[in-house]
Amino acid sequence: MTPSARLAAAIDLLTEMDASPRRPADAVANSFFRDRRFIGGGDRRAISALVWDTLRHWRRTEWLIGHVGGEVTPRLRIAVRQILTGVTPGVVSQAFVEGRFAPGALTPDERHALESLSKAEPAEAMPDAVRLEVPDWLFPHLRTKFGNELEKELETLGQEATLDLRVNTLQGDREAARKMLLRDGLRAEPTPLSPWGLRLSGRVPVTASAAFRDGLVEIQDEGSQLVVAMVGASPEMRVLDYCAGAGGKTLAIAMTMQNRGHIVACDVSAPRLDGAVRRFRRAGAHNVERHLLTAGDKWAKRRAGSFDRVLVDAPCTGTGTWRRNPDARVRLQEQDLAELTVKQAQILDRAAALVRPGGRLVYATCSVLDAENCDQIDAFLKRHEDFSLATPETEDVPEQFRGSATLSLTPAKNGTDGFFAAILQKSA
Ligand SMILES: C[S@@+](CC[C@H](N)C(=O)[O-])C[C@H]1O[C@@H](n2cnc3c(N)ncnc32)[C@H](O)[C@@H]1O
Repeated sequence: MTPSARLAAAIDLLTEMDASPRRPADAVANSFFRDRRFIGGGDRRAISALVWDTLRHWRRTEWLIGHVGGEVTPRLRIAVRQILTGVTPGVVSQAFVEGRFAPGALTPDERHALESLSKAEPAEAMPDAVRLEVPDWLFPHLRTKFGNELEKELETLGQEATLDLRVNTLQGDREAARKMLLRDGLRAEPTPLSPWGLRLSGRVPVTASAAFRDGLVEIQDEGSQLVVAMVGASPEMRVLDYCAGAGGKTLAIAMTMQNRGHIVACDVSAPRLDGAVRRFRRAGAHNVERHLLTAGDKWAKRRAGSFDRVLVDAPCTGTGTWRRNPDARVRLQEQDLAELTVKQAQILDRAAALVRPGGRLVYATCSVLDAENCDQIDAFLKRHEDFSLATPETEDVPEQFRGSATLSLTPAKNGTDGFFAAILQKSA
């Protein structure tokens, strides 16, 4: 594709995203490229890079366009991003040409907006929430959470994430996985915190590698791996992954259990649980049973007090994953947080009933917000006097985290996604 054709496709994709504002950007992009199979891998990556760069600068671009009196459109968002990375208006307009696979020429208004932005520093100061790309309502929560680290944390949350893999020790060790990836031209280094992690440099097609196909590696952020370490599941246990989704953490739990004992992977979403089957098979995990939670289900009553470990990887705002999902910042509304905190408390209460006396409940989110993390745990402990905080029991948890019952990771501090986990022990 020519640069103009890539630009036109990026504008089309952004337009589709604009038309489905509640749908995650990667889901829109997947359907977009599925409908246009003629677009090859290199072009797809270039188009996605243009779009994701625009998503990462969403509020700033919008504010700047408004500042020079322009109309905010996908075309102008993309053009403005180019100006802000130092491309001159003349060069930008050369890519905006007429033609079947081209975006069409810039209008006089668009040209004017680009000229104004290329010349002047905005006189009026950009509000902090806009500059740091967070919704206005959320900004005070984040300021309270991060204090003096606010700028650093939000800037890091705005950058591209690393690509982390978890080595599936059911199939081989970390060195074997590293060598196998290298045979496919993928250079990976051990992650600093997780005992099973490998970190790849840059965006690389890891799913096409033999190590991935054979189930020796899984894509999983290092923070997510550490949550599994906090669960501390061992071979003889009965373990429940209460919000298992497509089984990312279930697979890692099966690995720490050396494929022995028994794991039940639950979720309220049948498509997500179905999606886990192929992954269990590829990883060679044989000790997992799936259970779809439905209203009025008697299953929970029958299994009350029977699990050694229960993981609640709760539905949450996902604020810790903004490096991967920059569009989520724009979609997140105050009402979502209010609804999620109610749901998290309900799920915790239901899951608590399934823990055996002396067993452990591990609560986790990929959020950085206190309302979903420590506040949720404080409230739980007030409702459940038979539970108390407990420290990790396994050496899979890195030494610096072993003395605490809670784990709180952020991209700036730890180089992982933002994650929270708390270990709650039921009295014997
Ligand atoms: C953060 S995701 C889980 C991700 C998964 N554990 C992983 O590592 O890939 C949260 C999951 O909670 C599920 N969920 C939502 N409401 C639930 C409920 N009331 N009970 C159990 N699971 C629920 C969602 O369907 C979603 O799959």
